[in-house]
Parts: sequence; structure tokens; C-alpha cells
Amino acid sequence: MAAGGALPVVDLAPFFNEDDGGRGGVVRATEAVREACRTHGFFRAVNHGVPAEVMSRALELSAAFFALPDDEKARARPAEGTVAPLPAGYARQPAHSADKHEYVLVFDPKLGFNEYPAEPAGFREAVEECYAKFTELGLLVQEVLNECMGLPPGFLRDYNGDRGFDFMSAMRYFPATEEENNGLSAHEDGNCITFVLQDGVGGLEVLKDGEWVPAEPVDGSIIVNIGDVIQVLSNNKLKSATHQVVRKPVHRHSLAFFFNVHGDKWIEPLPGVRVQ
Ligand SMILES: O=C(O)CCC(=O)C(=O)O
Ligand SMILES: [Fe+2]
Repeated sequence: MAAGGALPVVDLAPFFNEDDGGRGGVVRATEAVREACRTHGFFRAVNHGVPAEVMSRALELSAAFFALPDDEKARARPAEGTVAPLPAGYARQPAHSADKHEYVLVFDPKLGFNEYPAEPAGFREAVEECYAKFTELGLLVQEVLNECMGLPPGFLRDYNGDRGFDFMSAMRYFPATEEENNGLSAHEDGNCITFVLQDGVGGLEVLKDGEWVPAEPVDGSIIVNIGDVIQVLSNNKLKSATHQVVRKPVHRHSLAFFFNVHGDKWIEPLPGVRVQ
């Protein structure tokens, strides 16, 4: 783990490759996830199984989309009367909002909710590929959290078997001005697990013991954080940390994937959770 206030780094290789430390490697990596989720609620995942080129293509093509004129972007606005849990497609925060960014929201492509921009070419394919990989990673991290909480094998997988409420948001934050630099106000995520990819600009910060710790951009890595659902299920043993985005003088691009539970699910602490 990294020292000096940086986010903990967790190498997920042992979950993909038996040769990578064998059973001992899995135990150590699980312990590193548990520790990070107890202390920070956040970690930086490396060797996470999502190919770097899949991530960079999705981020680059979403940046190319956001660089289009406003009237082009508006064509990917959400359809009227959608039954999606949230409106899928392009939107920007209203001018009066404290949060200064625009975004494209996508659900599992199989659900048929998505509104894809026609330009740039390849946007849909890149986003869908990244979405599929993040779903796989979400299932893996859920298994690891199951172990971290001392739950019976497969408990969370059965408890949370509906992928219909997961979504991904491609975001562009506007440059800071002389007067203000709020990109996304301090909040906790309400979901289970979040993955964040970001370009080289930076600005994501995590509250730890009253100090804002920057989640520095590191190519190829994924920022992972747990949300309120896991915090509650774990009886507050694992932490849904407060975080925010501070804008820089240039545009910033990020992709956030939210691994959720079904929207109607009642969430309360699970009996018998053990987090050492
Ligand atoms: O853009 C980011 O880096 C983080 C986004 C985030 O925290 C969120 O959408 O909940
Ligand atoms: Fe967040």
C-alpha cells in the first residue's frame, strides 16, 4: 500500500491468475481490499482485468463527443417518457447548479434504454465494451467484499443478482473560473461499488480523517470506492467515503460506473458480518 496520504493501491492480479501467489495471493489481496475499505472507502485497483486500451478508447471517444457543438450533443438527449431508472443519454447540469459538468448516462445495453450519439464513430462500441468489462469487475469486487464481510460464499451474488440498475456516466467538467472551481459537490455514493476512470487532469478528492486526499490520475488504474449500500450491509465496518471533484483551469473527462442494487431493495445491516 502507498504511504503518505495517497490512496491505497490494490493489485487484483491474484484473482485472475492462480500463478500469481496462489491461494496466499488471493488471501493477501482480499486483506488489502478489506483494509482499504475500512480505512479509506477507496482504493486504486491495478491488474483489474479491464484492458487499458478499452478504457482509453471509451474516455477518448467521450471526450470527442463532448467537444462537439451543443446542438449536436443535444441530439443524444434522453427520449420522452422513458421507463429507465434515470434518463439515459446526454444532459448537462443546469446553469444554477453548483456542479459544473455535462454527462452521457448509459445502462446495460441489453435493456434498450440507451441514447447514443451518432458521432464520433465508434462511441457506442467503445462505451459498450467498457461497460461490459466494468460489469465483470463489479461482480468480482462484489465477491471480494463478500469475503471481506465474512458472508457465506455467493451471498452478495444472490442478494444482488439484478443488473438492471447499474449505469455508467461519461462526464466532462468545465474549466474552473477565477470565481469558483466546484465540479461535483462533496457527497457519498448511494450504491454498492463505483469505478472511476479519469484523464490526466485530476481533481477527484477523498475525505480521510478530515483531510482531502487527491485521487491522482494514474494511467491504466481504476479508482474503486464502496457506496452506502455496502456501508450499511457491513454495519458501518466498511466505509462509504465522502468525495468531491475540484475543477482545474482545463476541461476534465472521467467515466464513472455504478454497480447498484435493485431500486426497491430494502437495505439494512446483515446479521453476522465479521470484518476483522
Ligand atoms: O468524476 C469523478 O472523478 C467522480 C464522479 C463521482 O464521484 C460521481 O459521479 O459520483
Ligand atoms: Fe461519487
